Amino acid sequence: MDYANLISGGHPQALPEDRPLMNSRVLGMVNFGPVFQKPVLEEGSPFLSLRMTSADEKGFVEQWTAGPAQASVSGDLVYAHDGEYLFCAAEIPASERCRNLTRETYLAAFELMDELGYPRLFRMWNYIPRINEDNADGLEIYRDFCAGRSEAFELYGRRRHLPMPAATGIGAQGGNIAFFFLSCRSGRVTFLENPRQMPAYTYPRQYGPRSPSFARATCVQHDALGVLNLYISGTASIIGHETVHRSDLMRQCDVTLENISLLIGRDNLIRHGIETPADLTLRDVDFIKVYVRHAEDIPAVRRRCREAFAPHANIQFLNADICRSDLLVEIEGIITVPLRADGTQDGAGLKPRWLVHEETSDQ
Ligand SMILES: C=C(O[C@@H]1C=C(C(=O)O)C=C[C@H]1O)C(=O)O
Repeated sequence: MDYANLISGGHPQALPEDRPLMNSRVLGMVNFGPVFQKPVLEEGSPFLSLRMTSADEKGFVEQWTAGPAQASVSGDLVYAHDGEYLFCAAEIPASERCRNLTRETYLAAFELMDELGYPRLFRMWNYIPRINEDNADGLEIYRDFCAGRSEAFELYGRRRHLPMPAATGIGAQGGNIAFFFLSCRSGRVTFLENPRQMPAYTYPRQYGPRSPSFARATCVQHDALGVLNLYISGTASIIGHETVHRSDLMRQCDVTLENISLLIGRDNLIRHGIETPADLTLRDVDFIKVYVRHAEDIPAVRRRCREAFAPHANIQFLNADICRSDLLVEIEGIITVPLRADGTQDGAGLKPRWLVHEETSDQ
C-alpha cells in the first residue's frame, strides 16, 4: 500500500508540483560524530552533523524513515515530508546572545509546519554548545536559549494553539546551536507530564528569565497504522523543580530511571487518557540516548543502564554537558507499541534507525 496516499488524501494544502520528488524514504539523518556541519540536503535528504564525540570516536547516524518523501530547503531550515510526517533541521547561527536568533529560527520552523500542513509538533531535539557557559551579558547560554524559544512559543501561540512537545536540550562539544524536530498531520497527539516533576514550563524564575518550553513526553497514536509511539524527553535527576543528589552519579541515575518509569507507568498513562494493550516499563524503551557529563563516568552509567533496559535495546552513551551544571546524567528514549493483537501495521509509519560505527559500538 502506498503510505503517502493512504494518509495524505484530502488534505487541503496540496504540495507545490515543482518540488522535486526524491522518492526517498529517508526523512532525515543526524550524525552524532566529531564534526559539526549545518543542515544540508545530502543525496536528497536532510542531513545534520552534530559534534557530540571526540575526534577518535566516530559515533553514529540516526536515520528517520517514513513514506516516500519530498525534501527542500527554506532559509536556515532543511526539511522533508511524506504526507504524514515532517522532519526539519536548522542551525541557529552563532551570536553573542542567542535569544533573538533562537526566537526567529523557531518561528520560521513553526511557519513551515503550518505552511506544509504538519501542525502537530511532537518531538524536538536541541543541541547547544557551551550550554552552561555565560553569554556576553553573563546569562547562561541555556537560559538565553530558553528565553528565545519561550518567546517563539508565546508569539506563535497568539495565532494558533501550539502545545509544547517532548524535547531534549543538551550540550554539544562544538559548532553552533542546532535543532531538529518531527511533526505530523493526522496522528492523535497527547502531551504528558510527570507526576513527580513540576512541568518544565512552570519552573520558577531561579532557573532563568523564561522557563524551558517542553513536555515530559509525547504520545503519538495512529489507529489506522496500528501503532502508538511514546517519545520520552531528556529526563534527569529532578524532583519537583529541584535537582536531587547533586554529586552522586549513581543516585542521579536511579532517580532518572524512576522518573522515566513513573512517566510511562500505567497510572500516568491513564491520567493522560492513554490506553496501551500492556503496561509499559523501562524494558520497552528503545533508541535510548544517555548523556553523561563526565566521560569517565560512562562505564558506570553504562552498567546501570544495561541492567535497567532490555538487552536488545539500542543505547548510545554520549559525553555532553547537561542543562543544569549540577546534573550528571540525562536519558531519553522511544517506545513503540503495536496496537493490534497480531502486531501488524499498515503503511511505513515513522521509524528511527541507528547506523553505528564500529569504533564506538556499545559492547
Ligand atoms: C533535564 C531537563 O531538561 C532538559 C532540557 C530540555 C529543553 O530545554 O528542551 C528538555 C529536556 C532535557 O533535555 C529538565 O528540566 O528536567
